[in-house]
Amino acid sequence: MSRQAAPETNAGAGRASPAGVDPLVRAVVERAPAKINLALHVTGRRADGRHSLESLVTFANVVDRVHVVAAERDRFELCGPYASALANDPGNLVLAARDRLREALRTLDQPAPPVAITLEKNLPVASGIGGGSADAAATLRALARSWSVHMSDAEMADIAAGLGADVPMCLATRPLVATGVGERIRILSEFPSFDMVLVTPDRPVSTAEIFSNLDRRENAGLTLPPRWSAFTNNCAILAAMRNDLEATAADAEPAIGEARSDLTDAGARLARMSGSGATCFGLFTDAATAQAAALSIRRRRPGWFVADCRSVYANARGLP
Ligand SMILES: C[C@](O)(CO)[C@H](O)COP(=O)(O)OP(=O)(O)OC[C@H]1O[C@@H](n2ccc(N)nc2=O)[C@H](O)[C@@H]1O
Ligand SMILES: Nc1ncnc2c1ncn2[C@@H]1O[C@H](COP(=O)(O)OP(=O)(O)OP(=O)(O)O)[C@@H](O)[C@H]1O
Repeated sequence: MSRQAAPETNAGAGRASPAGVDPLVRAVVERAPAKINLALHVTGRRADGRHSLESLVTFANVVDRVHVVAAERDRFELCGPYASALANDPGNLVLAARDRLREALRTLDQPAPPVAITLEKNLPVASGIGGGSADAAATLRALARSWSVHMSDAEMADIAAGLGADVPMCLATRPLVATGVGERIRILSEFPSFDMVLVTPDRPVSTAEIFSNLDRRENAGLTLPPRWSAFTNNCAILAAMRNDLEATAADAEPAIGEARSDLTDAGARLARMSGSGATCFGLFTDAATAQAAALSIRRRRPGWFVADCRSVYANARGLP
């Protein structure tokens, strides 16, 4: 399944292009950054069985990429280290996003011609860093550019919400607080960026199973500080928050506890699970320390996904 990752811009001279794709047409490329739940409080369970959450979320510069180029007919390809973990079928959130956007454009009488989409899958699947939701959001952004879509942010956010609770936050790709089942977002205009390491044991975790096995569903919500300050203070503030899914997930998958201990042993000032796991993140004082920690954990855990990275800044669109 895996092949050489597609380039950032176009196929260009000397590079084979897929059948039906004009090699002189530039590909649109959008990044799909990993979502990190710095804190995730479960505050209740709704009548429909889903859980209400309050989550402090940021994004990291570890990304999938969605490449879109005009084509004679719709095509979809997967490449990258985790491509083989996904089926090339209509269940892929990239195709769901394409189809929903196209449907919305049809009702607005706007064109949505055939496209060749390549998903470069660098993020582990079903691992608590929202790769599928990020891919769906990146597909919406890429197609909006490729098709020159005229749509308000609110209309686009509606389409995102229809694809999954985490897709609107991934469309924003900025530090935020998510409530509801994750679909209601409040962007944080002031929020620190962190040097981080992500560690994902090589075992996927079932989100549904973790939620259904929770012992406690009604927990206190987030208490956010009036302002964020220096790294040590910020870690202390975050340490008072929780991931209410972590104990249940670590019971089901002991490797989660090992990942978290690996991070703490390697010098993380704060380590915690993201989403429903199994990815754990660690916050480090600086990039060099994070890089050294990633190196030592990678040596110890062959087969696990280990990435040193930096989270996005609140005051900048896009990625650092
Ligand atoms: C927990 C988070 O990681 C927080 O960012 C995400 O909301 C999970 O999102 P996801 O992996 O896309 O999971 P979904 O496909 O939405 O949900 C899978 C299953 O988990 C349970 N689920 C999920 C989210 C939620 N707020 N309450 C739930 O009870 C439901 O049984 C649902 O059927
Ligand atoms: N493009 C995609 N990338 C990843 N998963 C996808 C994609 N399309 C569909 N899926 C399906 O979505 C499910 C969740 O995958 P994803 O990687 O988003 O989970 P996650 O990281 O645990 O998300 P979350 O943090 O929101 O719980 C998987 O079972 C996978 O089969």
